[in-house]
Amino acid sequence: MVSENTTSRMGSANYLCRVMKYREPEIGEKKMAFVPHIDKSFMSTIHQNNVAGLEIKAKDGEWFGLPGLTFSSVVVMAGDAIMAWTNDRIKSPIHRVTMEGSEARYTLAQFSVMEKDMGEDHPLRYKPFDHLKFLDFFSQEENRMLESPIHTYCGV
Ligand SMILES: O=C(O)CCC(=O)C(=O)O
Ligand SMILES: [Fe+2]
Repeated sequence: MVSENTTSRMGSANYLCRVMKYREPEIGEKKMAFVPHIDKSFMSTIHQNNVAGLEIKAKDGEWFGLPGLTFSSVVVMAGDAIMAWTNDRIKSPIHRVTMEGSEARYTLAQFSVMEKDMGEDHPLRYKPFDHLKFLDFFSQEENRMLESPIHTYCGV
């Protein structure tokens, strides 16, 4: 169910779009095309050609791929802001891109960013924060390697 609070905030979302080409690996190479990371968005949607590569780290530490994705598939992934906003009920997963095979991978990723702060009245694990300011924080060199930037930035 979408609450009134959620609907009223939808109008304050902004979107950043990124188009990526991952070149095909050399013969026999298994290539780390995008290092493990967590998205700093509210949510990310990823649309790809039919070349697999996106992998998610499960709770037990194992990596799993997403088989069977085609041009018409869209992956919807939680980012750090929705994790804070839902008080950890929705987790933002660690993910990466690894490639094998002989074809280039193309992706079109859209990241949503909330403009207003996300304070709520009940006990929170994150202090109210401004998503754009969190992105500024993460863009600073000294914060890029933090294990969990969202916790450092506004964790209680
Ligand atoms: O290209 C992909 O499949 C994933 C891209 C990604 O994780 C990102 O841009 O944050
Ligand atoms: Fe990502």
